[in-house]
Amino acid sequence: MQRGTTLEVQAGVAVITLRNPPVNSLHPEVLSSLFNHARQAQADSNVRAIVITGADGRFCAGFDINQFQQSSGGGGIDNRINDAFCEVIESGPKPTVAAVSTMALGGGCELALACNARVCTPGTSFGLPELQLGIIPGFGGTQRLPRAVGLQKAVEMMLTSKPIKEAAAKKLGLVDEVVPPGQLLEAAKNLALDMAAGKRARVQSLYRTDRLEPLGEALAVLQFARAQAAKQARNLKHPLLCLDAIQYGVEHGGRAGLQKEGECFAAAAALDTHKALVHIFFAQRSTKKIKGVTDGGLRPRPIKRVAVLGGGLMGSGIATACVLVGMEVLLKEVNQKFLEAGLGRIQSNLASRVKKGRMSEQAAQAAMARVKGALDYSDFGSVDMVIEAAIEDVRLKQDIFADLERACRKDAILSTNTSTINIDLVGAKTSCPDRIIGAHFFSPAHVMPLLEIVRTDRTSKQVILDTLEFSGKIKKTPVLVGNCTGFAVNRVFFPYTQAACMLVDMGLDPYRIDAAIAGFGMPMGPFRLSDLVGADVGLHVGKNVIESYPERCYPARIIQLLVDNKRLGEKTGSGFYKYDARRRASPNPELAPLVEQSRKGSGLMKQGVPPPKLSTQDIVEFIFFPVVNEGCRVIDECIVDKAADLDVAMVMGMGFPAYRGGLIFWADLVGADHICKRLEGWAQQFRGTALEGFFKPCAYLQACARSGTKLSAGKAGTSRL
Ligand SMILES: C[C@H](O)CC(=O)SCCNC(=O)CCNC(=O)[C@H](O)C(C)(C)COP(=O)(O)OP(=O)(O)OC[C@H]1O[C@@H](n2cnc3c(N)ncnc32)[C@H](O)[C@@H]1OP(=O)(O)O
Repeated sequence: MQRGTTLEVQAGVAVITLRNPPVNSLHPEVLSSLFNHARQAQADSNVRAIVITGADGRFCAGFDINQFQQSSGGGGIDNRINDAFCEVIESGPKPTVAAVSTMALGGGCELALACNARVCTPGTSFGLPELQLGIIPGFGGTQRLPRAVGLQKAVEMMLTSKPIKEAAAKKLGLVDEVVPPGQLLEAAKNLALDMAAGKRARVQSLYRTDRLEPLGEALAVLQFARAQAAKQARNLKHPLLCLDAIQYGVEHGGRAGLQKEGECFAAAAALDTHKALVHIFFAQRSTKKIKGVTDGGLRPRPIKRVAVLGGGLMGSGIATACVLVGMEVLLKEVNQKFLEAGLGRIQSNLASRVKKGRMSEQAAQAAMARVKGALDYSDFGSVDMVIEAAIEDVRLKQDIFADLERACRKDAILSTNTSTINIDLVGAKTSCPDRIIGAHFFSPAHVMPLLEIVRTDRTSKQVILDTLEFSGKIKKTPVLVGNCTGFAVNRVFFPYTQAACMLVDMGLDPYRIDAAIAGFGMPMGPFRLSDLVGADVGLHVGKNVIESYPERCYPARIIQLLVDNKRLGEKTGSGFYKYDARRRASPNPELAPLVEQSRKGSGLMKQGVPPPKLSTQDIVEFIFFPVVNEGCRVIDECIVDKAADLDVAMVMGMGFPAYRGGLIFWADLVGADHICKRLEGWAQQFRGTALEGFFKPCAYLQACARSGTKLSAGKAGTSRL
């Protein structure tokens, strides 16, 4: 079907329908067709009023985001579009009404705001999420939304990018009427005709002033918002550009504000942040598309009943994620006491959601009723999928999987949540390697949005497809990865803590290192993270990595010393930091002697030689370039299907800043050549020692640096599937 709009005149009302599946996004052709039809309707003497709606039950999800990838400078958006909105939608001779169902987001919401009134159906979302894409609203949203709902709420909606539902929109005056879906068009037409007949006021949002706070109050709101934005997103310029556009309009009027919005939009669109966030938008949606699996005509089988083995922190979190979306869960434990503890954890996960207002008490009870406890395998014949989350002991897991093969149906998926053990080993005592797969959740499993799906060379495509589908059902973003120690996320991130520990051994202050990395945009620095995870857990994971990749590891003595001294981090109240009763961290005076001991053991600080003078940028590069190097190995070995999958995994699994586009996107902005040269420099500095291998650039990175190829290009045609 050709994208565009259609125009139909019915009893004096011109109905213009946006048509561009799946979300009626505003491709330039759709906009041009919209304005042509609006002009035609405005000029038609048979037309008294205009209704704008969207095809297939969806109004519009905004400007076509693909355009941002195809052209530079903000997808070709310029002031002519805003002029057209004013002339033919908002202030033409005939009134316009938006008939909105499901969603009016970004440019879609701005189009609705330009209309003289809005009617919607129950469940519809309204929002201006442009900041999530590193731009600002560009079709008048910075001017019309504050005038429609007041500055305070409008600023909140734009800065958080969070849509609101129709009930809130109605309360705020953003929507005039909420009607059942079958009555949407009729209600919109009647409202439009009433306006044309002068029975209802015709509102032009751009020129309203009644909802705007008085100037002094408005400026105070904006000043507060600026301070908040600078604090919460200190590396980001576009939220401030958005506030600039809003403020200009408040001070100089809506029409002048539109001009300023155009300038601020262009400035935001020129930043790398915008490119990075658009990349993440599409990368996140493409992790579900795996060549050879999702395009081969296979159909995913429904997964309704899941067995979770182990009711510990991970198992209970996984069970919670499943019952939250309506699945039935069989939770198996080894004895009654552990089973009750596991069920209690699920209960408290649900209670915490109720407390936060994220679900009703009734819904929590219904979710809990979907969990059934088990102490043996007698009910396992009824489950579609098993997720094993027992302790990390390979023999135990092998026995469990042998039992599972006997107890489950011949088509059940047998998955393990191991984060360290080779999946082939887990299934070694079974004869069904095609049904065995890794489902690696991140803690807390019911909250963290990523699921690493680990295929072995023998996992069947059907099982991969089913697990991808399962991931979507439980609202996780899947990343399909190959079987290796650490899989993608933990493997790529092992040099992160190790490099940070090396810097401490070289004489740098750990708190300065944490500040540098948090300043880069990570949710916290490596030492604060180590305290959160627990030094004992870190040491255990680290040992696996050191065994698998001994030629490129730096054994972090300081972590071993913390474990030896029972300073495990947050859970013991003391680690790199000390913690008060409210778990607030502050520098730990007990750390200094351990640091001293670690430095002595490492031999990286020479007597009387001061520590190297490293800038904040040097610290960031010293820590992240080895991470990029490992990421390149993961791409080279086809552990991920595509480089963009690694970006998504890093953002969602490790909190790598999305506005930097993920690890490899960021590395490409920095340049493979620069990264390679710096790594070579450090490898040279540590030549002849065990550290040389830690920095040595891998073959893939070297080849990209030499040829000028982007690291994200991957290895074409080498998919393992
Ligand atoms: C000038 C203006 O101010 C600038 C703008 O308007 S910028 C755009 C602002 N709009 C947005 O940010 C909305 C982005 N979209 C979304 O949040 C979600 O896609 C949604 C809530 C609309 C639907 O979510 P959901 O049902 O989970 O489906 P989802 O998989 O995300 O999207 C379905 C498809 O629509 C595509 N899509 C969604 N919004 C799109 C858009 N604005 N442009 C182009 N494609 C879009 C997705 O890429 C996806 O394509 P695929 O099937 O080929 O992967």
